[in-house]
Amino acid sequence: MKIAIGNDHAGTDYKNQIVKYLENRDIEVVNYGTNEADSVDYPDFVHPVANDVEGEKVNLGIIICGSGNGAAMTANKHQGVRAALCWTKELAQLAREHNDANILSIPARFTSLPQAVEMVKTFLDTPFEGGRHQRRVDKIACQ
Ligand SMILES: O=C(CO)[C@H](O)[C@H](O)[C@H](O)COP(=O)(O)O
Repeated sequence: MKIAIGNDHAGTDYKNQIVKYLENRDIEVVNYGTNEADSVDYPDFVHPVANDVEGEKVNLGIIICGSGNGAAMTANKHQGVRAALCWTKELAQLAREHNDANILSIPARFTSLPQAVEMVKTFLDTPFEGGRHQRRVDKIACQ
């Protein structure tokens, strides 16, 4: 499995811990995020993640900013990207089961680090249910 990850300054600490978690699971990580605490603009670090997901260069993406909103909005501009803003494990589970989300957007300033890692674990380990949800996911694209 290969995961692309991107973050702004609000997400650097969480990113570092999440990368450790992924590497402990022998998952290959492409780190597009800033590694610093200096203020940056989240789209610059999110578009590369969404490009990789869109181009199927990675299996899934993880993006982290302060609220998770700006990152999710940026990623969802890309064709075929379904980025889900999640702040609980249950939301991460539903994002995979019902929405076949391919990017997890984490609001670093509004969820704890253990909860963020738990969401990543859930996101990676939960399959899409298909069935009625496939029909709905197919209808997300603009007609
Ligand atoms: O939450 C965000 C936008 O949706 C971004 O994550 C930024 O982290 C946030 O806007 C940064 O705010 P700051 O006051 O410049 O640190």
